[in-house]
Amino acid sequence: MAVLSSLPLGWLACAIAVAVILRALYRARSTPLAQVPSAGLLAPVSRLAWAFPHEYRGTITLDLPKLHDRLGPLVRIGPTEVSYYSLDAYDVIHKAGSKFEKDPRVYGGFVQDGHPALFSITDPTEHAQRRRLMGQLYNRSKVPLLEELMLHHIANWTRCIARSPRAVDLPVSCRALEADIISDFSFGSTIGAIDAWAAGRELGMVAKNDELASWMPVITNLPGLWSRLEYFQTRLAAATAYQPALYRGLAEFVEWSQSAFDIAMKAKAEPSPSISSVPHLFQTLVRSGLPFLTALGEAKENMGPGTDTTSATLAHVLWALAHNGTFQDELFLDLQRIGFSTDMASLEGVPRLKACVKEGVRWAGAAAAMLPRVVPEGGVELLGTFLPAGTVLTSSPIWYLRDRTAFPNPDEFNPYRWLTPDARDLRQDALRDKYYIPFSKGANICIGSHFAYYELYLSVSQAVRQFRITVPGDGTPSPAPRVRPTTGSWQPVLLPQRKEWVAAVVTDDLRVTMTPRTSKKQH
Ligand code: HEM
Repeated sequence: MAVLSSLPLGWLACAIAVAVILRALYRARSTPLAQVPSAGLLAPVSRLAWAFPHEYRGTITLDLPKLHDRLGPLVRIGPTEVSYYSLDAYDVIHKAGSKFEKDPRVYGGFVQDGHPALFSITDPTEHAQRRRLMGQLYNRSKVPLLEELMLHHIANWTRCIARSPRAVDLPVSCRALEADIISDFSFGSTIGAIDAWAAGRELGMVAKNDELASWMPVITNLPGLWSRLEYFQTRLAAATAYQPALYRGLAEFVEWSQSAFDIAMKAKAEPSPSISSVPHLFQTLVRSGLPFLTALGEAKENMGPGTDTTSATLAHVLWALAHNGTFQDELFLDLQRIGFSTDMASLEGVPRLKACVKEGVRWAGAAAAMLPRVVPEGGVELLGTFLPAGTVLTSSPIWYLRDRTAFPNPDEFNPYRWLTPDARDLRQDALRDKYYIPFSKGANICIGSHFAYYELYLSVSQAVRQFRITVPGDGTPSPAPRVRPTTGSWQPVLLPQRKEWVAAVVTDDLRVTMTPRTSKKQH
């Protein structure tokens, strides 16, 4: 002790720092994971050194595929974390009944008010029970009942577009549409995002979603720092009435969901009521015996995965169509042939529409998250490497959607991947279908997939029915498509620039002109 106290403070700090580094280096090398190639020199030492900065910048899922190309199917990205790119490994980890549980460090960051919902529940038994309960609304046989609800909001959206003289900013307008559909479905009360967007503003609670997504790495990696920031901003708001936009957006959402909750609780007349006769998610879960606050958490948590994914996909599909007027007109005629039906089975039966939607889901790769799973007791032998219990394994489903063998020129939107050359039928392709896993697999496969497909069939078909969509200005699209047409008249369109957090966020300008078709053409 006497020796320690005689050392200058600076030396003591250095000695502690060296000891910490040596210990981290020793731990990094004395584990079976040492044989897995590292993403960077410091990746095995701390996840803050490699994974966190990439996550924070929204590039981790963009950078890792390049590293996998170079280093193989397993890449170490943290002291106990390994990224994998292998469909065989994905099948093992995500198969039904898998013992690889969700990583609570990451999924815990999504829990609303201490009430884990389907997405954030990590215990498999509790998850299976909740999933059964929710199936009554999301199953394929139930989703067609949402036709009235979805059409109501799509009609409001197309009406607002038709009235507006401005070019349509696709990501923003599509997000407004999806936010209204999902809020109505979740709470039985509409968030009012389309009306706000039509009035020239974006609701903070919707707009700030991307910003919150970019903060998720901080929330999950540095929860202490995040709660201090929250505490600081609460004090700041109390002292100065100033609230940063992000917190204002989040507070608006909490306030709105609380009022939707109150309305549901008291069963009073609603200010902007659901037009649907189908019970909404919150009500259904409460009627099925779920406590009010748990049901509220479920409805709130549904807003994220439900809104961002489908809205980004819709924006991408309309952007690709905007560069392909002839294809749009052909699709219009297909839809006219089925009397512009809004029935789910009829829409699924239109090959051009189905191809556009499936290609849009693939191309947009909207759910970019890495879906971390924990290696169970006893460890596991994966791709010839032993991985000890507790190792976190991550892989993003969107990587498989860009596999160059299954999807040649993966960055191009090309509906003919799914169509016969005459576009009269869908084309069979086993390899393509094997790699098409946008909704993941197994017990946690997206429960909203049928919901998303129906919403996309309806919104794309209604948009094409009512508008001719073009790129504004001199018609030069940005980014410029390749000159080489693929099949028929189709002009390939390149994937817009993006960042990838939990969801993909487009950074290019996707503005289009949506000109109402003449009534003569429609009938
Ligand atoms: C194109 C649209 C969509 C894509 C690409 C997508 C993708 C995904 C993926 C990959 C997962 C797995 C997450 C994991 O394992 O952690 C997932 C889960 C989930 N999604 Fe979606 N999703 C979409 C639309 C929707 C919609 C519209 C809803 C709600 C209406 C929704 C609600 C959920 C929920 C609640 C889960 C958690 C499921 C569970 O853990 O059992 N998603 N989604």
